[in-house]
Amino acid sequence: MPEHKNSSVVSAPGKVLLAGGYIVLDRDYSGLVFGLSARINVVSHPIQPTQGVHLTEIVVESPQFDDDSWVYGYTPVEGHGGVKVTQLDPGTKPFKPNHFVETTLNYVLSYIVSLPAKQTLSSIHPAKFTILADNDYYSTTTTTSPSTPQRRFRHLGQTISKANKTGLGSSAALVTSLTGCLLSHYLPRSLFDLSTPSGRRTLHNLSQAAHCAAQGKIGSGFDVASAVYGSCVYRRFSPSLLSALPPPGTRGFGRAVVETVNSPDWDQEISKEETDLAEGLKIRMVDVTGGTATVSMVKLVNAWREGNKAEADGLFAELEGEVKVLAGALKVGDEQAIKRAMGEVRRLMKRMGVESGAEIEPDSQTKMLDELERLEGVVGSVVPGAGGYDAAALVIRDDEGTVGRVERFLGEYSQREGVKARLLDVLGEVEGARLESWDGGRWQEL
Ligand SMILES: Nc1ncnc2c1ncn2[C@@H]1O[C@H](COP(=O)(O)OP(=O)(O)OP(=O)(O)O)[C@@H](O)[C@H]1O
Ligand SMILES: C[C@@](O)(CCOP(=O)(O)O)CC(=O)O
Repeated sequence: MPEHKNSSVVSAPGKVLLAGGYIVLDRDYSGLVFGLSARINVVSHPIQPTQGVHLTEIVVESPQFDDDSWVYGYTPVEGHGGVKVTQLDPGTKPFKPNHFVETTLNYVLSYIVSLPAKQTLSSIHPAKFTILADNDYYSTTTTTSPSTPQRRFRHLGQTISKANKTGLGSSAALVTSLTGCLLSHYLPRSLFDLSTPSGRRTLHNLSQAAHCAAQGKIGSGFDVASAVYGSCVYRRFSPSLLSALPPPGTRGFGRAVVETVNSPDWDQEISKEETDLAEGLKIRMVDVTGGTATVSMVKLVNAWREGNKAEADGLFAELEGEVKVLAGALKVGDEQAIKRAMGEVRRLMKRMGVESGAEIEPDSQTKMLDELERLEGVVGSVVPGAGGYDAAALVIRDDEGTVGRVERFLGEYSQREGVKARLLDVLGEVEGARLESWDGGRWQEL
Protein backbone atom coordinates (compact mmCIF):
# COMPACT_ATOMS: atom_id res chain seq x y z
CA MET A 1 0.00 0.00 0.00
CA PRO A 2 1.96 3.06 -1.14
CA GLU A 3 2.06 6.17 0.99
CA HIS A 4 0.45 9.18 -0.62
CA LYS A 5 0.36 12.79 0.49
CA ASN A 6 -3.39 13.03 -0.04
CA SER A 7 -4.30 9.96 1.97
CA SER A 8 -6.53 10.24 5.02
CA VAL A 9 -7.09 7.58 7.64
CA VAL A 10 -10.20 7.74 9.80
CA SER A 11 -11.05 5.16 12.46
CA ALA A 12 -14.18 4.54 14.53
CA PRO A 13 -14.64 2.25 17.53
CA GLY A 14 -17.03 -0.65 18.11
CA LYS A 15 -19.63 -0.43 20.87
CA VAL A 16 -21.02 -2.06 23.94
CA LEU A 17 -24.35 -0.95 25.38
CA LEU A 18 -23.68 -1.77 29.04
CA ALA A 19 -27.11 -0.68 30.24
CA GLY A 20 -30.25 0.61 28.56
CA GLY A 21 -31.10 -1.98 25.89
CA TYR A 22 -34.69 -1.51 24.57
CA ILE A 23 -35.35 1.58 26.71
CA VAL A 24 -32.87 3.57 24.58
CA LEU A 25 -35.17 3.09 21.57
CA ASP A 26 -37.55 5.53 23.28
CA ARG A 27 -36.41 9.18 23.53
CA ASP A 28 -37.82 9.34 27.05
CA TYR A 29 -34.96 7.12 28.27
CA SER A 30 -31.21 6.98 27.84
CA GLY A 31 -28.57 4.24 27.72
CA LEU A 32 -24.92 3.86 28.77
CA VAL A 33 -22.65 2.96 25.87
CA PHE A 34 -18.87 2.50 25.75
CA GLY A 35 -16.69 2.52 22.67
CA LEU A 36 -14.38 -0.47 22.19
CA SER A 37 -10.71 -0.60 21.32
CA ALA A 38 -11.58 -2.69 18.23
CA ARG A 39 -11.73 -0.08 15.46
CA ILE A 40 -12.59 -0.02 11.81
CA ASN A 41 -10.11 2.08 9.87
CA VAL A 42 -10.65 3.48 6.40
CA VAL A 43 -7.63 4.65 4.40
CA SER A 44 -8.08 6.78 1.27
CA HIS A 45 -5.75 6.96 -1.71
CA PRO A 46 -6.23 9.02 -4.85
CA ILE A 47 -6.07 6.71 -7.86
CA GLN A 48 -3.30 7.57 -10.27
CA PRO A 49 -4.21 7.48 -13.98
CA THR A 50 -1.19 5.24 -14.53
CA GLN A 51 -3.06 2.47 -12.71
CA GLY A 52 -5.30 2.34 -15.77
CA VAL A 53 -8.49 2.85 -13.84
CA HIS A 54 -11.41 4.57 -15.54
CA LEU A 55 -11.67 8.20 -14.48
CA THR A 56 -15.05 8.19 -12.77
CA GLU A 57 -14.46 5.22 -10.55
CA ILE A 58 -14.39 4.85 -6.81
CA VAL A 59 -13.01 1.61 -5.46
CA VAL A 60 -13.73 0.35 -1.96
CA GLU A 61 -11.79 -2.69 -0.81
CA SER A 62 -11.87 -4.79 2.33
CA PRO A 63 -8.81 -6.97 1.80
CA GLN A 64 -9.33 -9.15 4.89
CA PHE A 65 -12.16 -10.92 3.06
CA ASP A 66 -12.51 -12.93 -0.15
CA ASP A 67 -14.33 -11.11 -3.01
CA ASP A 68 -13.39 -8.02 -1.18
CA SER A 69 -13.54 -5.12 -3.56
CA TRP A 70 -16.38 -3.09 -4.96
CA VAL A 71 -15.98 -0.75 -7.93
CA TYR A 72 -18.48 2.06 -8.48
CA GLY A 73 -19.11 4.55 -11.23
CA TYR A 74 -20.73 7.82 -10.19
CA THR A 75 -23.02 10.19 -12.05
CA PRO A 76 -24.78 13.44 -11.11
CA VAL A 77 -28.54 13.31 -10.61
CA GLU A 78 -30.47 16.28 -11.98
CA GLY A 79 -32.85 18.43 -9.95
CA HIS A 80 -30.57 18.69 -6.87
CA GLY A 81 -30.44 14.91 -6.73
CA GLY A 82 -26.77 14.70 -5.69
CA VAL A 83 -24.74 11.76 -6.93
CA LYS A 84 -25.77 8.18 -7.63
CA VAL A 85 -23.18 5.43 -7.60
CA THR A 86 -23.58 2.25 -9.62
CA GLN A 87 -21.60 -0.86 -8.87
CA LEU A 88 -19.58 -1.94 -11.88
CA ASP A 89 -19.13 -5.59 -12.70
CA PRO A 90 -15.43 -6.36 -12.23
CA GLY A 91 -15.75 -9.29 -14.63
CA THR A 92 -13.01 -11.28 -12.94
CA LYS A 93 -14.80 -12.16 -9.69
CA PRO A 94 -18.35 -12.96 -8.57
CA PHE A 95 -20.45 -9.78 -8.45
CA LYS A 96 -21.28 -9.11 -4.79
CA PRO A 97 -22.94 -5.92 -3.59
CA ASN A 98 -22.09 -4.31 -0.24
CA HIS A 99 -25.22 -2.46 0.72
CA PHE A 100 -23.63 -0.56 3.64
CA VAL A 101 -20.75 0.69 1.50
CA GLU A 102 -22.97 1.63 -1.47
CA THR A 103 -25.54 3.48 0.67
CA THR A 104 -22.77 5.38 2.47
CA LEU A 105 -21.26 6.45 -0.87
CA ASN A 106 -24.66 7.65 -2.13
CA TYR A 107 -25.32 9.68 1.02
CA VAL A 108 -21.88 11.17 1.55
CA LEU A 109 -21.04 12.02 -2.07
CA SER A 110 -24.51 13.56 -2.49
CA TYR A 111 -23.94 15.61 0.66
CA ILE A 112 -20.55 16.83 -0.60
CA VAL A 113 -21.70 17.91 -4.07
CA SER A 114 -24.90 19.54 -2.73
CA LEU A 115 -23.29 21.75 -0.10
CA PRO A 116 -24.14 25.44 -0.53
CA ALA A 117 -20.40 26.12 -0.84
CA LYS A 118 -20.91 25.00 -4.48
CA GLN A 119 -18.78 21.90 -4.45
CA THR A 120 -19.22 20.53 -7.93
CA LEU A 121 -18.97 17.00 -9.18
CA SER A 122 -15.38 17.81 -10.16
CA SER A 123 -14.40 17.79 -6.48
CA ILE A 124 -15.10 14.03 -6.49
CA HIS A 125 -12.03 12.55 -8.10
CA PRO A 126 -11.32 8.83 -8.51
CA ALA A 127 -10.06 7.29 -5.30
CA LYS A 128 -9.67 4.02 -3.47
CA PHE A 129 -10.86 3.46 0.10
CA THR A 130 -9.40 0.54 2.03
CA ILE A 131 -11.28 -0.88 5.04
CA LEU A 132 -9.17 -2.46 7.80
CA ALA A 133 -11.06 -3.97 10.74
CA ASP A 134 -9.41 -4.97 14.01
CA ASN A 135 -9.43 -8.73 14.53
CA ASP A 136 -11.97 -8.93 17.36
CA TYR A 137 -14.91 -8.05 15.08
CA TYR A 138 -14.95 -11.59 13.68
CA SER A 139 -14.30 -15.04 15.10
CA THR A 140 -11.98 -17.11 13.00
CA THR A 141 -12.20 -20.81 12.32
CA THR A 142 -8.63 -21.04 11.05
CA THR A 143 -5.99 -21.70 13.68
CA THR A 144 -2.52 -20.29 13.53
CA SER A 145 0.40 -21.91 15.31
CA PRO A 146 1.51 -20.01 18.41
CA SER A 147 4.81 -19.20 16.68
CA THR A 148 3.03 -17.36 13.82
CA PRO A 149 2.84 -13.69 14.79
CA GLN A 150 -0.76 -12.48 14.57
CA ARG A 151 -1.28 -9.81 11.95
CA ARG A 152 -2.84 -6.57 13.07
CA PHE A 153 -5.54 -7.02 10.39
CA ARG A 154 -5.96 -10.76 9.91
CA HIS A 155 -7.18 -12.26 6.65
CA LEU A 156 -10.42 -14.13 7.35
CA GLY A 157 -10.28 -16.49 4.35
CA GLN A 158 -14.01 -16.11 3.60
CA THR A 159 -16.55 -13.61 2.31
CA ILE A 160 -18.04 -10.97 4.63
CA SER A 161 -21.46 -12.58 4.50
CA LYS A 162 -20.01 -15.88 5.79
CA ALA A 163 -17.80 -14.34 8.50
CA ASN A 164 -18.90 -14.92 12.11
CA LYS A 165 -19.43 -11.53 13.70
CA THR A 166 -18.80 -11.07 17.41
CA GLY A 167 -21.47 -8.36 17.74
CA LEU A 168 -19.20 -5.34 18.27
CA GLY A 169 -21.12 -3.13 15.83
CA SER A 170 -19.10 -3.52 12.64
CA SER A 171 -21.64 -1.84 10.37
CA ALA A 172 -21.90 1.32 12.52
CA ALA A 173 -18.09 1.56 12.83
CA LEU A 174 -17.74 0.96 9.09
CA VAL A 175 -20.35 3.53 8.03
CA THR A 176 -18.91 6.11 10.45
CA SER A 177 -15.26 5.62 9.47
CA LEU A 178 -16.07 5.52 5.74
CA THR A 179 -18.21 8.67 6.08
CA GLY A 180 -15.42 10.42 8.01
CA CYS A 181 -12.80 9.33 5.48
CA LEU A 182 -14.88 10.45 2.45
CA LEU A 183 -15.58 13.84 4.05
CA SER A 184 -11.91 14.32 5.07
CA HIS A 185 -10.70 13.20 1.65
CA TYR A 186 -12.95 15.34 -0.54
CA LEU A 187 -13.66 18.45 1.53
CA PRO A 188 -11.27 21.21 2.57
CA ARG A 189 -10.71 21.57 6.32
CA SER A 190 -12.79 24.74 6.31
CA LEU A 191 -15.85 22.60 5.43
CA PHE A 192 -15.11 19.45 7.43
CA ASP A 193 -12.78 19.04 10.39
CA LEU A 194 -13.31 15.92 12.49
CA SER A 195 -11.50 17.46 15.45
CA THR A 196 -14.15 20.18 15.92
CA PRO A 197 -17.61 19.90 17.53
CA SER A 198 -19.28 20.93 14.26
CA GLY A 199 -17.26 18.33 12.33
CA ARG A 200 -18.35 15.60 14.76
CA ARG A 201 -21.94 16.78 14.51
CA THR A 202 -21.84 16.54 10.70
CA LEU A 203 -20.23 13.10 10.95
CA HIS A 204 -22.85 11.95 13.46
CA ASN A 205 -25.92 13.19 11.57
CA LEU A 206 -24.73 11.99 8.16
CA SER A 207 -23.60 8.58 9.48
CA GLN A 208 -26.92 8.07 11.29
CA ALA A 209 -28.81 8.90 8.06
CA ALA A 210 -26.69 6.52 5.95
CA HIS A 211 -26.69 3.72 8.55
CA CYS A 212 -30.48 3.85 9.03
CA ALA A 213 -31.00 3.78 5.24
CA ALA A 214 -28.59 0.85 4.82
CA GLN A 215 -30.16 -1.23 7.57
CA GLY A 216 -33.68 -0.36 6.40
CA LYS A 217 -34.86 0.80 9.81
CA ILE A 218 -34.42 3.67 12.22
CA GLY A 219 -32.97 2.06 15.36
CA SER A 220 -31.91 4.02 18.43
CA GLY A 221 -28.59 4.92 16.78
CA PHE A 222 -26.56 4.29 19.97
CA ASP A 223 -24.02 2.33 17.90
CA VAL A 224 -23.33 5.20 15.48
CA ALA A 225 -23.35 7.70 18.38
CA SER A 226 -20.59 5.76 20.16
CA ALA A 227 -18.70 5.25 16.88
CA VAL A 228 -18.57 9.05 16.58
CA TYR A 229 -18.34 10.20 20.21
CA GLY A 230 -17.06 7.13 22.08
CA SER A 231 -18.48 6.40 25.52
CA CYS A 232 -21.50 8.46 26.54
CA VAL A 233 -24.90 8.45 28.14
CA TYR A 234 -27.01 8.57 24.99
CA ARG A 235 -30.53 9.85 24.41
CA ARG A 236 -31.67 9.16 20.87
CA PHE A 237 -32.61 11.58 18.07
CA SER A 238 -36.26 11.88 17.04
CA PRO A 239 -36.86 9.33 14.27
CA SER A 240 -39.01 11.88 12.37
CA LEU A 241 -35.77 13.71 11.43
CA LEU A 242 -35.02 10.96 8.90
CA SER A 243 -38.49 9.95 7.81
CA ALA A 244 -38.89 12.39 4.90
CA LEU A 245 -35.67 11.70 2.94
CA PRO A 246 -36.29 10.66 -0.67
CA PRO A 247 -34.30 7.66 -1.96
CA PRO A 248 -30.82 8.17 -3.49
CA GLY A 249 -30.86 8.75 -7.24
CA THR A 250 -34.07 10.79 -7.20
CA ARG A 251 -34.61 14.52 -7.71
CA GLY A 252 -34.09 16.55 -4.55
CA PHE A 253 -32.12 13.82 -2.72
CA GLY A 254 -28.83 15.75 -2.45
CA ARG A 255 -30.53 18.93 -1.27
CA ALA A 256 -32.62 16.97 1.25
CA VAL A 257 -29.51 15.24 2.66
CA VAL A 258 -27.77 18.58 3.22
CA GLU A 259 -30.89 20.14 4.78
CA THR A 260 -31.41 17.13 7.04
CA VAL A 261 -27.79 16.74 8.14
CA ASN A 262 -27.27 20.47 8.74
CA SER A 263 -30.68 20.98 10.37
CA PRO A 264 -30.67 22.57 13.85
CA ASP A 265 -33.49 20.19 14.85
CA TRP A 266 -31.25 17.24 15.74
CA ASP A 267 -32.09 16.51 19.35
CA GLN A 268 -29.84 13.62 20.42
CA GLU A 269 -28.15 14.09 23.77
CA ILE A 270 -24.59 12.86 24.08
CA SER A 271 -23.38 13.24 27.60
CA LYS A 272 -19.67 12.47 27.74
CA GLU A 273 -18.97 14.16 31.08
CA GLU A 274 -20.95 11.44 32.83
CA THR A 275 -18.83 8.59 31.46
CA ASP A 276 -15.31 7.42 32.09
CA LEU A 277 -13.66 4.31 33.42
CA ALA A 278 -11.61 4.72 36.58
CA GLU A 279 -8.00 3.49 36.65
CA GLY A 280 -7.68 -0.08 37.78
CA LEU A 281 -10.83 -1.31 36.02
CA LYS A 282 -11.43 -2.68 32.52
CA ILE A 283 -14.50 -3.46 30.44
CA ARG A 284 -14.03 -6.82 28.68
CA MET A 285 -16.26 -8.72 26.26
CA VAL A 286 -17.00 -12.44 26.19
CA ASP A 287 -17.98 -13.94 22.84
CA VAL A 288 -20.33 -16.90 23.14
CA THR A 289 -21.36 -19.08 20.18
CA GLY A 290 -25.07 -18.82 19.42
CA GLY A 291 -27.16 -16.25 17.59
CA THR A 292 -29.62 -13.62 18.71
CA ALA A 293 -32.52 -12.28 16.64
CA THR A 294 -32.61 -8.67 17.87
CA VAL A 295 -35.49 -7.57 15.61
CA SER A 296 -37.93 -10.18 16.90
CA MET A 297 -36.86 -9.50 20.49
CA VAL A 298 -37.61 -5.79 20.06
CA LYS A 299 -41.06 -6.73 18.69
CA LEU A 300 -41.76 -8.91 21.74
CA VAL A 301 -40.69 -6.19 24.18
CA ASN A 302 -42.77 -3.56 22.34
CA ALA A 303 -45.85 -5.82 22.36
CA TRP A 304 -45.44 -6.47 26.10
CA ARG A 305 -45.05 -2.75 26.75
CA GLU A 306 -48.20 -1.91 24.76
CA GLY A 307 -50.26 -4.33 26.78
CA ASN A 308 -48.69 -3.55 30.17
CA LYS A 309 -47.99 0.16 30.04
CA ALA A 310 -47.81 0.92 33.74
CA GLU A 311 -45.64 -2.05 34.65
CA ALA A 312 -43.33 -1.58 31.65
CA ASP A 313 -42.93 2.14 32.23
CA GLY A 314 -42.05 1.46 35.87
CA LEU A 315 -39.42 -1.05 34.80
CA PHE A 316 -38.05 1.28 32.10
CA ALA A 317 -37.74 4.13 34.63
CA GLU A 318 -35.98 1.87 37.16
CA LEU A 319 -33.56 0.70 34.46
CA GLU A 320 -32.78 4.26 33.42
CA GLY A 321 -32.07 5.13 37.05
CA GLU A 322 -29.45 2.37 37.07
CA VAL A 323 -27.94 3.71 33.81
CA LYS A 324 -27.08 6.94 35.62
CA VAL A 325 -25.89 5.20 38.79
CA LEU A 326 -23.67 2.77 36.86
CA ALA A 327 -22.14 5.58 34.78
CA GLY A 328 -21.24 7.50 37.95
CA ALA A 329 -19.86 4.43 39.74
CA LEU A 330 -17.64 3.44 36.76
CA LYS A 331 -16.30 6.96 36.57
CA VAL A 332 -15.13 7.04 40.19
CA GLY A 333 -14.30 3.31 40.37
CA ASP A 334 -16.61 2.48 43.29
CA GLU A 335 -16.60 -1.33 43.06
CA GLN A 336 -19.46 -1.88 45.49
CA ALA A 337 -21.69 0.57 43.62
CA ILE A 338 -20.73 -0.93 40.23
CA LYS A 339 -21.53 -4.43 41.49
CA ARG A 340 -24.89 -3.34 42.85
CA ALA A 341 -25.90 -1.34 39.74
CA MET A 342 -24.88 -4.11 37.33
CA GLY A 343 -26.79 -6.59 39.49
CA GLU A 344 -29.88 -4.39 39.23
CA VAL A 345 -29.45 -4.02 35.45
CA ARG A 346 -29.31 -7.82 35.19
CA ARG A 347 -32.37 -8.27 37.39
CA LEU A 348 -34.43 -5.75 35.41
CA MET A 349 -33.33 -7.06 31.99
CA LYS A 350 -34.08 -10.62 33.09
CA ARG A 351 -37.54 -9.54 34.23
CA MET A 352 -38.19 -7.70 30.95
CA GLY A 353 -37.30 -10.92 29.13
CA VAL A 354 -39.45 -13.15 31.30
CA GLU A 355 -42.44 -10.79 31.05
CA SER A 356 -42.16 -10.22 27.28
CA GLY A 357 -41.06 -13.69 26.18
CA ALA A 358 -37.86 -12.31 24.61
CA GLU A 359 -34.80 -14.31 25.69
CA ILE A 360 -32.90 -11.28 26.99
CA GLU A 361 -30.93 -13.04 29.72
CA PRO A 362 -31.57 -16.70 28.95
CA ASP A 363 -31.02 -19.18 31.79
CA SER A 364 -27.77 -20.43 30.24
CA GLN A 365 -26.42 -16.87 30.37
CA THR A 366 -27.65 -16.41 33.94
CA LYS A 367 -25.67 -19.50 34.93
CA MET A 368 -22.50 -18.31 33.18
CA LEU A 369 -22.71 -14.75 34.55
CA ASP A 370 -23.43 -15.96 38.11
CA GLU A 371 -20.36 -18.19 37.98
CA LEU A 372 -18.20 -15.45 36.44
CA GLU A 373 -19.23 -13.00 39.15
CA ARG A 374 -17.97 -15.40 41.80
CA LEU A 375 -14.40 -15.15 40.44
CA GLU A 376 -12.05 -12.90 42.36
CA GLY A 377 -11.53 -9.63 40.49
CA VAL A 378 -14.79 -9.76 38.48
CA VAL A 379 -16.74 -6.73 39.67
CA GLY A 380 -19.91 -7.18 37.61
CA SER A 381 -21.39 -8.61 34.44
CA VAL A 382 -24.36 -8.03 32.10
CA VAL A 383 -25.78 -9.27 28.83
CA PRO A 384 -25.03 -6.20 26.68
CA GLY A 385 -27.31 -4.48 24.16
CA ALA A 386 -30.36 -6.52 23.30
CA GLY A 387 -29.03 -9.46 25.35
CA GLY A 388 -29.48 -12.99 24.05
CA TYR A 389 -27.13 -15.94 23.83
CA ASP A 390 -24.10 -14.49 22.07
CA ALA A 391 -22.23 -12.13 24.39
CA ALA A 392 -21.47 -10.96 27.89
CA ALA A 393 -19.81 -7.78 29.10
CA LEU A 394 -17.67 -7.73 32.23
CA VAL A 395 -16.21 -5.07 34.44
CA ILE A 396 -13.06 -6.54 35.96
CA ARG A 397 -10.02 -5.45 37.92
CA ASP A 398 -7.15 -4.61 35.63
CA ASP A 399 -4.65 -7.27 36.69
CA GLU A 400 -3.22 -10.37 35.05
CA GLY A 401 -4.50 -12.64 37.80
CA THR A 402 -8.12 -11.72 37.10
CA VAL A 403 -7.72 -12.08 33.32
CA GLY A 404 -6.12 -15.50 33.83
CA ARG A 405 -8.93 -16.63 36.13
CA VAL A 406 -11.61 -15.49 33.64
CA GLU A 407 -9.85 -17.18 30.71
CA ARG A 408 -9.40 -20.45 32.63
CA PHE A 409 -13.01 -20.37 33.77
CA LEU A 410 -14.33 -19.78 30.22
CA GLY A 411 -12.22 -22.67 28.89
CA GLU A 412 -13.48 -25.02 31.58
CA TYR A 413 -17.09 -23.76 31.28
CA SER A 414 -17.05 -24.23 27.49
CA GLN A 415 -16.02 -27.88 27.87
CA ARG A 416 -18.48 -28.53 30.66
CA GLU A 417 -21.46 -26.86 28.96
CA GLY A 418 -20.66 -27.72 25.33
CA VAL A 419 -20.47 -24.07 24.21
CA LYS A 420 -17.63 -21.89 22.98
CA ALA A 421 -17.13 -18.91 25.26
CA ARG A 422 -13.94 -16.86 25.04
CA LEU A 423 -12.60 -13.59 26.32
CA LEU A 424 -12.01 -11.11 23.49
CA ASP A 425 -8.90 -8.90 23.57
CA VAL A 426 -11.02 -5.81 23.08
CA LEU A 427 -11.27 -3.24 25.89
CA GLY A 428 -13.88 -0.61 26.68
CA GLU A 429 -12.65 2.75 25.42
CA VAL A 430 -13.69 6.36 25.86
CA GLU A 431 -12.58 7.97 22.56
CA GLY A 432 -14.74 8.07 19.43
CA ALA A 433 -13.91 8.56 15.75
CA ARG A 434 -10.54 10.12 15.01
CA LEU A 435 -8.24 11.07 12.21
CA GLU A 436 -5.26 8.70 12.41
CA SER A 437 -1.80 9.86 11.53
CA TRP A 438 -0.07 8.32 8.57
CA ASP A 439 2.93 6.82 10.30
CA GLY A 440 4.45 5.20 7.29
CA GLY A 441 4.05 1.53 8.16
CA ARG A 442 1.02 0.98 10.25
CA TRP A 443 -1.35 0.77 7.28
CA GLN A 444 0.91 -1.32 5.06
CA GLU A 445 0.69 -4.68 6.76
CA LEU A 446 -1.71 -6.23 4.28
N1 LIG B 1 -14.82 -4.97 7.41
C1 LIG B 1 -15.86 -4.71 6.61
N2 LIG B 1 -15.68 -4.44 5.30
C2 LIG B 1 -16.73 -4.17 4.49
N3 LIG B 1 -18.00 -4.16 4.90
C3 LIG B 1 -18.25 -4.44 6.20
C4 LIG B 1 -17.18 -4.72 7.11
N4 LIG B 1 -17.73 -4.94 8.33
C5 LIG B 1 -19.07 -4.81 8.19
N5 LIG B 1 -19.39 -4.51 6.93
C6 LIG B 1 -20.74 -4.28 6.38
O1 LIG B 1 -21.65 -4.34 7.48
C7 LIG B 1 -22.53 -5.48 7.31
C8 LIG B 1 -22.83 -6.11 8.68
O2 LIG B 1 -23.80 -5.35 9.28
P1 LIG B 1 -24.84 -5.92 10.37
O3 LIG B 1 -25.75 -4.82 10.74
O4 LIG B 1 -25.38 -7.21 9.85
O5 LIG B 1 -23.89 -6.30 11.55
P2 LIG B 1 -23.25 -5.51 12.74
O6 LIG B 1 -23.53 -4.07 12.70
O7 LIG B 1 -21.80 -5.89 12.76
O8 LIG B 1 -24.01 -6.18 13.94
P3 LIG B 1 -23.77 -6.07 15.48
O9 LIG B 1 -24.35 -4.75 15.92
O10 LIG B 1 -24.50 -7.25 16.02
O11 LIG B 1 -22.30 -6.13 15.69
C9 LIG B 1 -21.80 -6.40 6.36
O12 LIG B 1 -22.70 -7.21 5.62
C10 LIG B 1 -21.10 -5.40 5.42
O13 LIG B 1 -22.01 -4.86 4.48
C1 LIG C 1 -32.41 -3.51 21.56
C2 LIG C 1 -31.57 -2.28 21.28
O1 LIG C 1 -31.94 -1.26 22.23
C3 LIG C 1 -30.08 -2.55 21.52
C4 LIG C 1 -29.44 -3.55 20.57
O2 LIG C 1 -28.05 -3.63 20.92
P1 LIG C 1 -27.05 -4.71 20.29
O3 LIG C 1 -27.14 -4.60 18.79
O4 LIG C 1 -27.48 -6.04 20.82
O5 LIG C 1 -25.69 -4.30 20.84
C5 LIG C 1 -31.84 -1.78 19.85
C6 LIG C 1 -31.34 -0.37 19.57
O6 LIG C 1 -31.07 0.39 20.51
O7 LIG C 1 -31.26 -0.01 18.37
